[in-house]
Amino acid sequence: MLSGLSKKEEEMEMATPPPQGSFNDSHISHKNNQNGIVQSLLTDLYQVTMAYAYWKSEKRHEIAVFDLFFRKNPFKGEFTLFAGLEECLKYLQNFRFSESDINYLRTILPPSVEEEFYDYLGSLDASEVSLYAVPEGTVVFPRVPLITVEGPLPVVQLMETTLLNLINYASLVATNAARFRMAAGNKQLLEFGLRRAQGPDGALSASRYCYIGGFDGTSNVLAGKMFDIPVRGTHAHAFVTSYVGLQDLKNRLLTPLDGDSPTDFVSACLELREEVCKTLDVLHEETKESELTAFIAYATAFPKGFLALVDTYDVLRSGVPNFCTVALALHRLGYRAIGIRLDSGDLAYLSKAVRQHFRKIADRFEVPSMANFTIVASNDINEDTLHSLNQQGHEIDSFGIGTHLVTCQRQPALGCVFKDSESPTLYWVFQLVEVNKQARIKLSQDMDKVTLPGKKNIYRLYSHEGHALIDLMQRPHEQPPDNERRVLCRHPFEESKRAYVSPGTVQLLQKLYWTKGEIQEYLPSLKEIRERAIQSLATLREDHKRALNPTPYKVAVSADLYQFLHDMWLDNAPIGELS
Ligand SMILES: Nc1ncnc2c1ncn2[C@@H]1O[C@H](COP(=O)(O)OP(=O)(O)OP(=O)(O)O)[C@@H](O)[C@H]1O
Ligand SMILES: O=P(O)(O)OC[C@H]1O[C@H](OP(=O)(O)OP(=O)(O)O)[C@H](O)[C@@H]1O
Ligand SMILES: O=C(O)c1cccnc1
Ligand SMILES: [Mg+2]
Repeated sequence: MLSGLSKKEEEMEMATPPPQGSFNDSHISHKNNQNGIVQSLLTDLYQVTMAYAYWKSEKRHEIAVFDLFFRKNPFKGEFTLFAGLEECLKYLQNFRFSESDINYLRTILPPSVEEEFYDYLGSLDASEVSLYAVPEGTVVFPRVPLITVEGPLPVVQLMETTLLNLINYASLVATNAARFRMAAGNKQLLEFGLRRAQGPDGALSASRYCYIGGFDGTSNVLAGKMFDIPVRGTHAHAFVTSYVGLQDLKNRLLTPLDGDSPTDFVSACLELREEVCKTLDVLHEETKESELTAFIAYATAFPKGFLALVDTYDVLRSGVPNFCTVALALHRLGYRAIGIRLDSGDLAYLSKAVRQHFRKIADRFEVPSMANFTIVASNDINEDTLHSLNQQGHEIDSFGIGTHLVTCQRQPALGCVFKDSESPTLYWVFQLVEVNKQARIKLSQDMDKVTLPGKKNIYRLYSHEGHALIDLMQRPHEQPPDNERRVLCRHPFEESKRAYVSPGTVQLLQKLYWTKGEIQEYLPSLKEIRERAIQSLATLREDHKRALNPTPYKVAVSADLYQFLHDMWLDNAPIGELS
């Protein structure tokens, strides 16, 4: 009866088969631990209709190359953290249309769709697909292909939406978290977003990718269990307001840390209260006894982890004196309280005033460590608040951040695109690869939206000091850059913008992660990805990372790719006629 259902109801629940097409159906119990809603039908209808049209026009053996990239860094910044790759690989592992998926598609596609197409869909998997990617947790920049997928045109097309979905929010929220991390310096950052996130899946993704971006823990218990993220928490206002007075305390006893016989903890607190209030220049009548009661209740439940939310009534005249009273009583039993949380008011001013109170208590009661109690702050904190608090000066040790972090309120979506950069047929590949190496280009009035045609090798060139200088894209046949010679790097579209770069070191950015139906690379743990993100961000110069008007990082093409791109552009752009 743990579920709260009666025995009969439980039996009925167990006996009821999942509705047809529910995401619980057989093949979707993913073996690789992937979120069950990530599956082949998690796509836009037009991918399926295009797949049919490709199939009808016998393009199913054409080998297409798609690049996944974004055009502009989010949050008015000049960098992005790449995240979500592991989920893309799991998606490829699971890519398959089940019988019930196909039955459902039959109900939504027109009757004219030929039966053989459904047989074809049923035969698909990702075994003919290869996926190249930048490692998860790498700092990345606009226009650089983060993922390149090569495979049969209809199959890769069917993957577009899902891959974008898996990368988009993951990279956005990881970048947001990294920005909060930079603004917070070395203070502890806790993600408190579960209640504010876009649904349960958004919340879990937020916890996971904020950890990659540099948060230290989450309040989300399921995220802790699923992703091995440290879980942390305090208590809520409801806990404080639920107590009316000392009579609520049914258990007044607390066993000292050394295991001695239990003592009357409530009396110990009441004995200390007067002196605490005097030290802090507060009348004990000003402190709320109901709040003291709540703190005692929490401290007796968690004598080694006592942290109190102090802003329910009055931070300085009630919350902090009550906290200090209980902390001192704990101290006498050998325990060390943790600290307090502020959740309203002027967080800079209050944190400083609270620290003063702590110092007075530490002096008066001769417990120096009490000056260093942890001060946690929360309440609608965003990146700008953190910068402003730094400017004002504050005494906060730890920030709990929800809404602005997980909803990415400052910019709720990252405009990733997934463009066909080369789509020779397999047949055509034989011809073109061996003859012309033809590629595809998408033109646009907006120069920035012109795609970079063909397969590309992407290199990051570092200075001799180890700073990332520029990302350089080359055509596959070109000699890779090395530290023996300077290399010409060109802006892809602006002719006059070019520079010679003599790199200290060169890194090939993309690796082959998936081919022949198998993952090809070791997949790091979340902690290792987080570590990579820290290291990758550290290679970026400060001026690229500053909050206000950061310097854009350069993304360039080789002279060869520049020429190729512009020749193709001219070949493909229609010549207008003036009359
Ligand atoms: N010193 C500060 N500098 C800049 N922003 C701050 C500072 N202190 C708090 N803030 C921010 O100012 C906002 C204050 O929120 P609000 O005006 O709702 O006040 P509140 O203290 O939450 O009020 P209430 O008691 O009604 O909940 C929050 O977004 C908070 O993060
Ligand atoms: O402000 P956020 O960055 O979203 O952080 C999470 C918020 O959620 C909690 O309380 P909630 O706001 O639900 O209630 P309360 O503030 O009224 O206690 C917490 O106290 C924070 O205020
Ligand atoms: O543990 C906390 O203090 C917490 C958790 C979630 C939301 N707000 C606060
Ligand atoms: Mg709040």
